[in-house]
Amino acid sequence: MSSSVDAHETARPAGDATQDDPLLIIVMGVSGCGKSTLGANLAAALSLPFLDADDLHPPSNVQKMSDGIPLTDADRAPWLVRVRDEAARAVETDAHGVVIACSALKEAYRAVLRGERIAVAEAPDEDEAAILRTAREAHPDAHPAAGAAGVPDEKHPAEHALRTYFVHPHGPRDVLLARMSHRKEHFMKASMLDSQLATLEDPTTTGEQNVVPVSIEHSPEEQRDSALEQLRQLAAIP
Ligand SMILES: Nc1ncnc2c1ncn2[C@@H]1O[C@H](COP(=O)(O)OP(=O)(O)OP(=O)(O)O)[C@@H](O)[C@H]1O
Ligand SMILES: O=C(O)[C@H](O)[C@@H](O)[C@H](O)[C@H](O)CO
Repeated sequence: MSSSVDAHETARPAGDATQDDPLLIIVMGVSGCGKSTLGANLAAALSLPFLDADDLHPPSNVQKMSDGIPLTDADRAPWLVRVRDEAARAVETDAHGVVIACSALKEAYRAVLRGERIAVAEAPDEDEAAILRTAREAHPDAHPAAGAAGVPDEKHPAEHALRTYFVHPHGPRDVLLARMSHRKEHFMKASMLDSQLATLEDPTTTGEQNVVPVSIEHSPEEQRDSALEQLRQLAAIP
């Protein structure tokens, strides 16, 4: 998706954050791409706490996915707000930052996770407007400048500015399918992979900044080292 929202918003590389603000590294991507593995490895390498956004889904979302039903924007919107809130909470106890594994499949979802300010009126379609409205309703006081009907004209899921980066393990469908098929206990069955891939908006094609792609065909150690090197090049880490 290329939208009118990102034109001016992505000029600000990491939301409202400055170099002094805590770091938020989100390892994103479709089910089975290795988010949890890489996220935990990055957190260990950077001595940061690690959270898995799968643990923050409401039971109804997990039930849906277990039943083989893909989540909708409406299912994901409150969850995304919660993930951003938990990131803000985590940096209250560790001021350096936090690493989170979170699918973050669409550009609009990543905007919520970045805490970007996007006017609902600027959302390119009704689905995105609904996501932004949900985020705003969760934080009605974050931006008191009121828009129509008393709803603040900007959303900000959390008070904290976080330097937000997206690390994206990506690669061929057959590799993803093989990895998902090997996991017998996981609630997400391999049959869900195609809907995940259909929903994914690759952040390297949307004009988004602070995106770190890594190959799912590399070992966990190679992925970690590649991500750290790219984060260094982006001045995210020393
Ligand atoms: N670089 C890698 N090389 C080989 N196998 C890997 C690699 N990274 C992860 N795996 C394996 O692939 C499977 C999926 O990994 P992981 O659980 O980290 O993915 P995920 O994106 O967090 O999945 P989900 O979101 O569906 O829970 C696991 O069995 C894991 O051990
Ligand atoms: O946005 C989504 O559809 C979900 O977050 C999924 O991606 C799964 O929770 C996760 O990948 C576990 O398999």
